[in-house]
Amino acid sequence: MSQYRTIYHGNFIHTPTPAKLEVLHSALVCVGPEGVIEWIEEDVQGEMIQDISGRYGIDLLDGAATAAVQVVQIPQGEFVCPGLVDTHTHAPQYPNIGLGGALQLLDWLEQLTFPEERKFADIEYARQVYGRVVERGLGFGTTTCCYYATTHVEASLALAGICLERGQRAFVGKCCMDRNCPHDYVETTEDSIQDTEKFLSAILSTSSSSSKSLAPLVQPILTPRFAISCTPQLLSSLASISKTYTPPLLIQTHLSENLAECDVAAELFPDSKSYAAVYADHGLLAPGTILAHCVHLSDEEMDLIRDTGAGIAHCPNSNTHLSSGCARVRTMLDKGVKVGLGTDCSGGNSPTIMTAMRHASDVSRFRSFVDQSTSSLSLAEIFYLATMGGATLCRLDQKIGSFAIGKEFDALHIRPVSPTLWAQKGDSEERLFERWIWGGDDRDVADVWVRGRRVAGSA
Ligand SMILES: O=c1[nH]c(=O)c2nc[nH]c2[nH]1
Ligand SMILES: [Zn+2]
Repeated sequence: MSQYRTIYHGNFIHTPTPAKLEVLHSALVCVGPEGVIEWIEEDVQGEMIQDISGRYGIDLLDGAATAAVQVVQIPQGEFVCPGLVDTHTHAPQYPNIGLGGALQLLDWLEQLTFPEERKFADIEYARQVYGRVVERGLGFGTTTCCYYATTHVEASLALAGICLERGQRAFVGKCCMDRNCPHDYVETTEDSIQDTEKFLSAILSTSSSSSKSLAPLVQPILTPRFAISCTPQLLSSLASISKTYTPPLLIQTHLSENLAECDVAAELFPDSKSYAAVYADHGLLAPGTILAHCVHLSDEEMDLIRDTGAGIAHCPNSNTHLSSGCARVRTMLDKGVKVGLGTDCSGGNSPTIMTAMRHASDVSRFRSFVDQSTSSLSLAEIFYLATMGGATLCRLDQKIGSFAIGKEFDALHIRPVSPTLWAQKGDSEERLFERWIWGGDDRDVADVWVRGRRVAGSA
Protein backbone atom coordinates (compact mmCIF):
# COMPACT_ATOMS: atom_id res chain seq x y z
CA MET A 1 0.00 0.00 0.00
CA SER A 2 1.36 3.39 -0.99
CA GLN A 3 2.01 6.01 1.71
CA TYR A 4 1.21 8.66 -0.84
CA ARG A 5 -1.82 10.60 -1.72
CA THR A 6 -2.03 10.95 -5.48
CA ILE A 7 -3.76 13.81 -7.20
CA TYR A 8 -4.76 13.12 -10.80
CA HIS A 9 -5.47 16.08 -13.04
CA GLY A 10 -7.16 15.65 -16.42
CA ASN A 11 -10.34 14.55 -18.17
CA PHE A 12 -12.30 11.70 -16.61
CA ILE A 13 -15.08 9.80 -18.41
CA HIS A 14 -17.58 7.43 -16.79
CA THR A 15 -21.20 6.19 -16.84
CA PRO A 16 -22.65 6.37 -13.32
CA THR A 17 -25.99 5.55 -14.98
CA PRO A 18 -26.69 3.87 -18.34
CA ALA A 19 -28.42 7.02 -19.58
CA LYS A 20 -25.40 9.15 -20.32
CA LEU A 21 -21.67 9.30 -20.77
CA GLU A 22 -20.43 11.87 -18.25
CA VAL A 23 -17.19 13.81 -18.73
CA LEU A 24 -15.49 15.43 -15.74
CA HIS A 25 -13.50 18.13 -17.53
CA SER A 26 -10.08 19.11 -16.16
CA ALA A 27 -10.91 17.30 -12.94
CA LEU A 28 -8.72 17.01 -9.89
CA VAL A 29 -9.21 13.61 -8.27
CA CYS A 30 -7.44 12.97 -4.98
CA VAL A 31 -6.77 9.32 -4.10
CA GLY A 32 -5.76 8.56 -0.51
CA PRO A 33 -3.04 6.16 0.65
CA GLU A 34 -5.51 3.24 0.74
CA GLY A 35 -6.65 3.84 -2.83
CA VAL A 36 -9.96 5.51 -1.94
CA ILE A 37 -11.11 8.70 -3.69
CA GLU A 38 -11.10 11.49 -1.08
CA TRP A 39 -12.32 14.42 -3.13
CA ILE A 40 -13.07 15.51 -6.68
CA GLU A 41 -13.11 19.01 -8.16
CA GLU A 42 -14.06 19.80 -11.75
CA ASP A 43 -12.90 22.50 -14.17
CA VAL A 44 -9.56 23.06 -12.48
CA GLN A 45 -7.02 24.96 -14.56
CA GLY A 46 -3.34 24.28 -13.91
CA GLU A 47 -2.67 27.34 -11.81
CA MET A 48 -5.60 26.47 -9.48
CA ILE A 49 -4.24 23.07 -8.43
CA GLN A 50 -2.19 24.44 -5.56
CA ASP A 51 -5.04 26.56 -4.15
CA ILE A 52 -7.65 23.84 -4.35
CA SER A 53 -5.36 21.23 -2.82
CA GLY A 54 -4.58 23.71 -0.06
CA ARG A 55 -8.28 23.94 0.74
CA TYR A 56 -8.16 20.20 1.46
CA GLY A 57 -5.12 20.65 3.69
CA ILE A 58 -2.60 19.48 1.10
CA ASP A 59 0.46 21.67 0.58
CA LEU A 60 1.96 21.43 -2.87
CA LEU A 61 5.16 23.18 -3.83
CA ASP A 62 4.34 25.19 -6.96
CA GLY A 63 1.59 22.75 -7.91
CA ALA A 64 4.04 19.86 -7.97
CA ALA A 65 4.71 16.84 -5.80
CA THR A 66 5.94 16.86 -2.21
CA ALA A 67 7.21 13.95 -0.14
CA ALA A 68 3.65 12.88 0.73
CA VAL A 69 1.74 13.79 -2.43
CA GLN A 70 2.31 13.01 -6.06
CA VAL A 71 0.58 14.86 -8.87
CA VAL A 72 -0.16 12.92 -12.07
CA GLN A 73 -1.02 15.05 -15.10
CA ILE A 74 -3.22 13.45 -17.77
CA PRO A 75 -2.52 15.57 -20.86
CA GLN A 76 -5.23 16.90 -23.20
CA GLY A 77 -6.02 14.24 -25.80
CA GLU A 78 -5.87 11.52 -23.15
CA PHE A 79 -8.38 10.51 -20.48
CA VAL A 80 -9.08 8.34 -17.46
CA CYS A 81 -12.04 5.93 -17.27
CA PRO A 82 -13.13 3.25 -14.80
CA GLY A 83 -11.48 -0.18 -15.01
CA LEU A 84 -13.37 -2.90 -16.88
CA VAL A 85 -15.30 -5.62 -15.06
CA ASP A 86 -15.37 -9.13 -16.55
CA THR A 87 -18.30 -10.81 -14.81
CA HIS A 88 -17.76 -14.26 -16.30
CA THR A 89 -14.73 -16.12 -17.59
CA HIS A 90 -13.00 -19.51 -17.23
CA ALA A 91 -9.27 -19.12 -16.46
CA PRO A 92 -8.41 -22.79 -17.22
CA GLN A 93 -9.93 -22.60 -20.69
CA TYR A 94 -7.61 -19.85 -22.01
CA PRO A 95 -5.28 -22.35 -23.71
CA ASN A 96 -8.30 -23.29 -25.90
CA ILE A 97 -9.11 -19.73 -27.03
CA GLY A 98 -10.04 -19.72 -30.72
CA LEU A 99 -10.93 -23.41 -30.89
CA GLY A 100 -14.33 -25.05 -31.07
CA GLY A 101 -16.34 -22.63 -33.16
CA ALA A 102 -17.79 -25.52 -35.19
CA LEU A 103 -19.27 -27.10 -32.06
CA GLN A 104 -22.21 -26.32 -29.81
CA LEU A 105 -22.14 -26.27 -26.04
CA LEU A 106 -22.62 -29.91 -24.99
CA ASP A 107 -20.23 -31.36 -27.61
CA TRP A 108 -17.78 -28.53 -27.01
CA LEU A 109 -17.71 -29.37 -23.28
CA GLU A 110 -17.06 -33.07 -23.97
CA GLN A 111 -14.56 -32.73 -26.81
CA LEU A 112 -12.50 -29.69 -25.86
CA THR A 113 -13.29 -28.18 -22.51
CA PHE A 114 -13.34 -31.02 -20.00
CA PRO A 115 -10.08 -32.51 -21.42
CA GLU A 116 -8.33 -29.13 -20.99
CA GLU A 117 -9.71 -28.46 -17.50
CA ARG A 118 -8.62 -31.91 -16.32
CA LYS A 119 -4.99 -30.86 -16.84
CA PHE A 120 -5.23 -28.50 -13.87
CA ALA A 121 -4.62 -31.40 -11.50
CA ASP A 122 -1.03 -30.47 -12.39
CA ILE A 123 -0.28 -27.47 -10.19
CA GLU A 124 2.75 -26.38 -12.19
CA TYR A 125 0.69 -26.25 -15.37
CA ALA A 126 -2.00 -24.35 -13.49
CA ARG A 127 0.46 -21.73 -12.20
CA GLN A 128 1.92 -21.23 -15.65
CA VAL A 129 -1.46 -20.75 -17.35
CA TYR A 130 -3.00 -18.64 -14.59
CA GLY A 131 -0.01 -16.28 -14.46
CA ARG A 132 -0.51 -15.47 -18.14
CA VAL A 133 -4.29 -15.15 -17.80
CA VAL A 134 -4.08 -12.60 -15.01
CA GLU A 135 -1.21 -10.63 -16.54
CA ARG A 136 -2.97 -10.29 -19.92
CA GLY A 137 -6.31 -9.48 -18.29
CA LEU A 138 -4.79 -6.58 -16.40
CA GLY A 139 -3.04 -5.40 -19.58
CA PHE A 140 -6.42 -5.23 -21.32
CA GLY A 141 -7.76 -3.13 -18.47
CA THR A 142 -9.78 -5.80 -16.64
CA THR A 143 -9.47 -4.54 -13.09
CA THR A 144 -12.14 -6.89 -11.69
CA CYS A 145 -12.67 -10.44 -12.89
CA CYS A 146 -15.07 -13.25 -11.91
CA TYR A 147 -13.24 -16.49 -12.58
CA TYR A 148 -14.36 -20.06 -12.85
CA ALA A 149 -11.38 -22.28 -12.00
CA THR A 150 -11.57 -26.10 -12.12
CA THR A 151 -12.60 -28.69 -9.51
CA HIS A 152 -9.03 -28.79 -8.18
CA VAL A 153 -8.60 -26.99 -4.84
CA GLU A 154 -4.85 -26.41 -5.09
CA ALA A 155 -5.02 -24.94 -8.58
CA SER A 156 -8.02 -22.77 -7.67
CA LEU A 157 -6.09 -21.38 -4.71
CA ALA A 158 -3.11 -20.75 -6.99
CA LEU A 159 -5.34 -18.61 -9.22
CA ALA A 160 -6.54 -16.63 -6.21
CA GLY A 161 -2.92 -16.18 -5.06
CA ILE A 162 -1.82 -14.91 -8.47
CA CYS A 163 -4.68 -12.37 -8.61
CA LEU A 164 -3.71 -11.11 -5.18
CA GLU A 165 0.00 -10.92 -6.00
CA ARG A 166 -0.59 -9.11 -9.31
CA GLY A 167 -3.22 -6.83 -7.78
CA GLN A 168 -6.30 -7.83 -9.78
CA ARG A 169 -9.61 -7.54 -7.93
CA ALA A 170 -11.18 -10.95 -8.36
CA PHE A 171 -13.81 -13.48 -7.40
CA VAL A 172 -12.43 -16.98 -7.78
CA GLY A 173 -14.59 -20.09 -7.80
CA LYS A 174 -13.62 -23.72 -7.37
CA CYS A 175 -15.92 -25.38 -9.88
CA CYS A 176 -18.45 -27.91 -8.48
CA MET A 177 -19.85 -30.75 -10.63
CA ASP A 178 -21.05 -34.13 -9.41
CA ARG A 179 -22.84 -35.70 -12.40
CA ASN A 180 -22.99 -35.91 -16.19
CA CYS A 181 -19.26 -35.28 -16.56
CA PRO A 182 -16.43 -37.60 -17.70
CA HIS A 183 -15.55 -40.32 -15.17
CA ASP A 184 -12.09 -38.81 -14.66
CA TYR A 185 -13.31 -35.23 -14.27
CA VAL A 186 -16.21 -35.39 -11.86
CA GLU A 187 -16.59 -35.21 -8.07
CA THR A 188 -18.76 -37.09 -5.63
CA THR A 189 -21.29 -34.86 -3.94
CA GLU A 190 -19.45 -35.23 -0.62
CA ASP A 191 -16.05 -34.39 -2.13
CA SER A 192 -17.46 -31.39 -3.95
CA ILE A 193 -18.87 -29.96 -0.71
CA GLN A 194 -15.81 -30.81 1.39
CA ASP A 195 -13.41 -29.39 -1.19
CA THR A 196 -15.51 -26.25 -1.41
CA GLU A 197 -15.22 -25.83 2.39
CA LYS A 198 -11.45 -26.41 2.14
CA PHE A 199 -11.16 -23.85 -0.62
CA LEU A 200 -13.20 -21.30 1.31
CA SER A 201 -11.26 -21.58 4.53
CA ALA A 202 -7.92 -21.38 2.71
CA ILE A 203 -8.83 -18.40 0.54
CA LEU A 204 -10.52 -16.52 3.36
CA SER A 205 -7.51 -16.96 5.65
CA THR A 206 -4.97 -15.76 3.06
CA SER A 207 -6.78 -12.99 1.24
CA SER A 208 -7.67 -10.70 4.13
CA SER A 209 -7.19 -7.05 3.32
CA SER A 210 -4.20 -5.07 4.53
CA SER A 211 -6.65 -2.51 5.87
CA LYS A 212 -9.57 -3.05 8.25
CA SER A 213 -11.78 -0.64 6.36
CA LEU A 214 -11.38 -2.37 2.98
CA ALA A 215 -12.78 -5.71 1.85
CA PRO A 216 -10.31 -8.34 0.61
CA LEU A 217 -9.27 -7.72 -2.98
CA VAL A 218 -9.69 -11.39 -3.87
CA GLN A 219 -12.77 -13.23 -2.66
CA PRO A 220 -14.31 -16.65 -3.18
CA ILE A 221 -17.43 -17.23 -5.25
CA LEU A 222 -19.47 -20.44 -5.06
CA THR A 223 -19.51 -22.12 -8.47
CA PRO A 224 -22.00 -24.87 -9.31
CA ARG A 225 -21.03 -25.41 -12.96
CA PHE A 226 -24.64 -25.55 -14.24
CA ALA A 227 -27.80 -27.45 -13.43
CA ILE A 228 -26.98 -30.38 -15.73
CA SER A 229 -23.74 -31.20 -13.96
CA CYS A 230 -25.00 -30.73 -10.37
CA THR A 231 -27.36 -32.92 -8.33
CA PRO A 232 -30.19 -31.23 -6.41
CA GLN A 233 -28.30 -32.05 -3.20
CA LEU A 234 -25.17 -30.26 -4.38
CA LEU A 235 -27.14 -27.20 -5.52
CA SER A 236 -28.95 -26.93 -2.17
CA SER A 237 -25.78 -27.50 -0.16
CA LEU A 238 -23.97 -24.69 -1.98
CA ALA A 239 -26.91 -22.36 -1.36
CA SER A 240 -26.76 -23.22 2.37
CA ILE A 241 -23.01 -22.63 2.49
CA SER A 242 -23.49 -19.21 0.91
CA LYS A 243 -25.97 -18.22 3.61
CA THR A 244 -23.69 -19.17 6.49
CA TYR A 245 -21.63 -16.05 5.67
CA THR A 246 -22.51 -12.40 6.28
CA PRO A 247 -23.05 -11.07 3.73
CA PRO A 248 -23.83 -14.31 1.87
CA LEU A 249 -21.09 -15.46 -0.50
CA LEU A 250 -21.42 -14.62 -4.17
CA ILE A 251 -22.56 -17.45 -6.46
CA GLN A 252 -21.94 -17.94 -10.19
CA THR A 253 -23.40 -20.44 -12.61
CA HIS A 254 -24.63 -20.79 -16.21
CA LEU A 255 -28.26 -20.44 -17.25
CA SER A 256 -30.14 -21.03 -20.48
CA GLU A 257 -27.23 -20.77 -22.88
CA ASN A 258 -28.10 -23.37 -25.50
CA LEU A 259 -31.39 -25.00 -26.52
CA ALA A 260 -30.13 -28.60 -26.15
CA GLU A 261 -28.87 -27.70 -22.66
CA CYS A 262 -32.31 -26.24 -21.78
CA ASP A 263 -33.97 -29.50 -22.83
CA VAL A 264 -31.67 -31.61 -20.65
CA ALA A 265 -32.18 -29.26 -17.67
CA ALA A 266 -35.97 -29.59 -18.09
CA GLU A 267 -35.69 -33.42 -18.11
CA LEU A 268 -33.48 -33.46 -15.01
CA PHE A 269 -35.65 -31.05 -12.99
CA PRO A 270 -39.25 -31.84 -14.01
CA ASP A 271 -40.67 -30.25 -10.84
CA SER A 272 -39.28 -26.78 -11.57
CA LYS A 273 -41.41 -24.42 -13.64
CA SER A 274 -38.47 -23.18 -15.72
CA TYR A 275 -34.69 -23.37 -15.95
CA ALA A 276 -34.31 -20.18 -13.87
CA ALA A 277 -36.74 -21.67 -11.36
CA VAL A 278 -34.37 -24.65 -10.90
CA TYR A 279 -31.88 -22.29 -9.29
CA ALA A 280 -34.58 -20.41 -7.35
CA ASP A 281 -36.02 -23.70 -6.07
CA HIS A 282 -32.60 -24.66 -4.71
CA GLY A 283 -32.03 -21.32 -2.95
CA LEU A 284 -29.38 -20.04 -5.35
CA LEU A 285 -30.94 -16.82 -6.63
CA ALA A 286 -30.09 -13.74 -4.55
CA PRO A 287 -28.24 -10.42 -4.87
CA GLY A 288 -24.68 -11.48 -5.73
CA THR A 289 -25.72 -14.43 -7.92
CA ILE A 290 -24.22 -14.09 -11.40
CA LEU A 291 -26.01 -16.02 -14.15
CA ALA A 292 -23.96 -16.37 -17.31
CA HIS A 293 -25.64 -16.19 -20.74
CA CYS A 294 -29.45 -16.26 -20.25
CA VAL A 295 -29.94 -16.41 -24.03
CA HIS A 296 -33.23 -18.29 -24.06
CA LEU A 297 -35.06 -16.84 -21.05
CA SER A 298 -38.82 -16.29 -21.02
CA ASP A 299 -40.20 -12.99 -19.73
CA GLU A 300 -41.26 -14.77 -16.52
CA GLU A 301 -37.72 -16.00 -15.94
CA MET A 302 -36.37 -12.46 -16.36
CA ASP A 303 -38.94 -11.23 -13.83
CA LEU A 304 -37.91 -13.97 -11.41
CA ILE A 305 -34.23 -13.05 -11.74
CA ARG A 306 -34.99 -9.36 -11.22
CA ASP A 307 -37.19 -10.04 -8.19
CA THR A 308 -34.52 -12.14 -6.47
CA GLY A 309 -31.84 -9.47 -7.08
CA ALA A 310 -29.62 -11.83 -9.08
CA GLY A 311 -27.94 -10.53 -12.25
CA ILE A 312 -26.95 -11.64 -15.74
CA ALA A 313 -23.48 -11.84 -17.30
CA HIS A 314 -24.09 -11.19 -21.00
CA CYS A 315 -21.40 -13.02 -23.01
CA PRO A 316 -21.96 -12.07 -26.67
CA ASN A 317 -18.68 -13.47 -28.04
CA SER A 318 -19.35 -16.85 -26.58
CA ASN A 319 -23.00 -16.88 -27.65
CA THR A 320 -21.91 -16.23 -31.23
CA HIS A 321 -18.82 -18.48 -31.26
CA LEU A 322 -20.75 -21.50 -29.91
CA SER A 323 -23.86 -20.64 -32.00
CA SER A 324 -25.97 -20.37 -28.85
CA GLY A 325 -28.14 -17.38 -29.84
CA CYS A 326 -28.66 -13.66 -29.25
CA ALA A 327 -29.59 -12.65 -25.69
CA ARG A 328 -32.43 -10.12 -25.25
CA VAL A 329 -30.42 -7.51 -23.39
CA ARG A 330 -32.73 -4.57 -24.21
CA THR A 331 -35.66 -6.45 -22.65
CA MET A 332 -33.54 -7.32 -19.59
CA LEU A 333 -32.63 -3.67 -19.08
CA ASP A 334 -36.19 -2.46 -19.66
CA LYS A 335 -37.36 -4.89 -17.00
CA GLY A 336 -34.77 -3.64 -14.51
CA VAL A 337 -32.64 -6.81 -14.47
CA LYS A 338 -29.00 -6.23 -13.51
CA VAL A 339 -26.68 -6.92 -16.48
CA GLY A 340 -22.88 -6.95 -16.88
CA LEU A 341 -20.52 -8.26 -19.56
CA GLY A 342 -18.43 -11.43 -19.62
CA THR A 343 -15.74 -12.69 -21.97
CA ASP A 344 -16.56 -16.35 -21.15
CA CYS A 345 -13.29 -17.66 -22.53
CA SER A 346 -12.96 -20.04 -24.20
CA GLY A 347 -16.58 -20.27 -25.31
CA GLY A 348 -15.81 -16.64 -26.05
CA ASN A 349 -12.89 -16.25 -28.43
CA SER A 350 -11.51 -13.00 -27.02
CA PRO A 351 -10.16 -12.38 -23.53
CA THR A 352 -10.91 -8.68 -23.44
CA ILE A 353 -14.04 -6.79 -22.44
CA MET A 354 -13.21 -4.34 -25.26
CA THR A 355 -14.33 -7.05 -27.69
CA ALA A 356 -17.27 -7.98 -25.47
CA MET A 357 -18.48 -4.37 -25.70
CA ARG A 358 -18.25 -4.42 -29.50
CA HIS A 359 -20.04 -7.75 -29.78
CA ALA A 360 -22.72 -6.66 -27.29
CA SER A 361 -23.36 -3.69 -29.54
CA ASP A 362 -23.45 -5.86 -32.68
CA VAL A 363 -25.79 -8.43 -31.14
CA SER A 364 -28.16 -5.70 -29.97
CA ARG A 365 -28.12 -4.16 -33.47
CA PHE A 366 -28.85 -7.52 -35.10
CA ARG A 367 -31.79 -8.00 -32.73
CA SER A 368 -33.10 -4.57 -33.63
CA PHE A 369 -32.80 -5.28 -37.39
CA VAL A 370 -34.92 -8.39 -36.96
CA ASP A 371 -37.34 -6.94 -34.42
CA GLN A 372 -37.87 -3.28 -35.22
CA SER A 373 -39.69 -2.66 -31.94
CA THR A 374 -36.38 -3.27 -30.11
CA SER A 375 -33.74 -0.54 -30.01
CA SER A 376 -30.03 -1.30 -29.98
CA LEU A 377 -27.76 -0.41 -27.06
CA SER A 378 -26.16 3.04 -26.95
CA LEU A 379 -22.45 3.63 -26.37
CA ALA A 380 -23.23 4.82 -22.83
CA GLU A 381 -25.26 1.68 -22.11
CA ILE A 382 -22.50 -0.56 -23.45
CA PHE A 383 -19.85 1.13 -21.30
CA TYR A 384 -22.18 1.05 -18.30
CA LEU A 385 -22.50 -2.75 -18.71
CA ALA A 386 -18.69 -3.03 -18.84
CA THR A 387 -18.17 -0.98 -15.66
CA MET A 388 -21.04 -0.05 -13.28
CA GLY A 389 -23.31 -2.86 -14.50
CA GLY A 390 -20.61 -5.44 -13.80
CA ALA A 391 -19.81 -3.85 -10.44
CA THR A 392 -23.50 -4.08 -9.48
CA LEU A 393 -23.59 -7.80 -10.31
CA CYS A 394 -20.68 -8.39 -7.93
CA ARG A 395 -22.27 -6.21 -5.21
CA LEU A 396 -19.41 -3.73 -5.67
CA ASP A 397 -21.49 -0.82 -6.96
CA GLN A 398 -20.67 1.26 -3.87
CA LYS A 399 -16.92 0.60 -4.33
CA ILE A 400 -16.01 0.70 -8.02
CA GLY A 401 -17.42 1.22 -11.53
CA SER A 402 -17.47 5.04 -11.56
CA PHE A 403 -15.67 7.98 -9.97
CA ALA A 404 -17.19 9.24 -6.72
CA ILE A 405 -15.95 10.24 -3.30
CA GLY A 406 -15.53 7.12 -1.14
CA LYS A 407 -15.11 4.79 -4.13
CA GLU A 408 -11.88 2.88 -4.69
CA PHE A 409 -9.72 4.05 -7.58
CA ASP A 410 -9.89 1.24 -10.18
CA ALA A 411 -9.11 3.13 -13.36
CA LEU A 412 -7.48 3.16 -16.79
CA HIS A 413 -5.38 5.91 -18.32
CA ILE A 414 -6.09 5.94 -22.04
CA ARG A 415 -3.37 7.44 -24.23
CA PRO A 416 -4.26 6.93 -27.91
CA VAL A 417 -1.31 5.34 -29.70
CA SER A 418 -2.63 2.26 -31.50
CA PRO A 419 -2.47 2.52 -35.28
CA THR A 420 -6.22 2.00 -35.75
CA LEU A 421 -7.11 4.90 -33.49
CA TRP A 422 -7.03 8.05 -35.60
CA ALA A 423 -7.21 10.61 -32.82
CA GLN A 424 -7.21 14.17 -34.16
CA LYS A 425 -6.20 17.42 -32.54
CA GLY A 426 -9.35 19.15 -31.38
CA ASP A 427 -11.31 15.93 -30.82
CA SER A 428 -13.77 16.38 -27.96
CA GLU A 429 -13.36 13.98 -25.04
CA GLU A 430 -16.56 12.19 -26.06
CA ARG A 431 -15.26 11.74 -29.59
CA LEU A 432 -11.91 10.42 -28.40
CA PHE A 433 -13.67 7.99 -26.09
CA GLU A 434 -15.88 6.79 -28.93
CA ARG A 435 -12.83 6.27 -31.14
CA TRP A 436 -11.14 4.21 -28.42
CA ILE A 437 -14.14 1.99 -27.66
CA TRP A 438 -14.66 0.99 -31.29
CA GLY A 439 -11.19 1.41 -32.76
CA GLY A 440 -8.57 1.15 -30.00
CA ASP A 441 -6.95 -1.69 -28.12
CA ASP A 442 -4.72 -2.46 -25.16
CA ARG A 443 -1.81 -0.50 -26.60
CA ASP A 444 -3.81 2.58 -25.67
CA VAL A 445 -4.11 1.47 -22.03
CA ALA A 446 -1.14 3.37 -20.65
CA ASP A 447 -1.78 2.76 -16.94
CA VAL A 448 -4.04 0.40 -15.01
CA TRP A 449 -4.75 1.12 -11.36
CA VAL A 450 -6.56 -1.13 -8.91
CA ARG A 451 -7.37 0.41 -5.54
CA GLY A 452 -4.91 3.19 -6.43
CA ARG A 453 -1.98 0.86 -7.15
CA ARG A 454 -0.51 0.76 -10.64
CA VAL A 455 -0.74 -2.88 -11.69
CA ALA A 456 -0.24 -2.79 -15.49
CA GLY A 457 -0.13 -0.56 -18.54
CA SER A 458 1.67 -0.03 -21.82
CA ALA A 459 3.33 3.26 -20.79
O1 LIG B 1 -19.96 -21.23 -21.82
C1 LIG B 1 -19.90 -22.20 -21.05
N1 LIG B 1 -18.70 -22.63 -20.62
C2 LIG B 1 -18.57 -23.66 -19.76
O2 LIG B 1 -17.46 -24.03 -19.38
C3 LIG B 1 -19.78 -24.29 -19.34
N2 LIG B 1 -20.03 -25.31 -18.50
C4 LIG B 1 -21.35 -25.45 -18.46
N3 LIG B 1 -21.95 -24.53 -19.26
C5 LIG B 1 -20.99 -23.82 -19.82
N4 LIG B 1 -21.04 -22.78 -20.66
ZN1 LIG C 1 -19.00 -19.86 -18.91
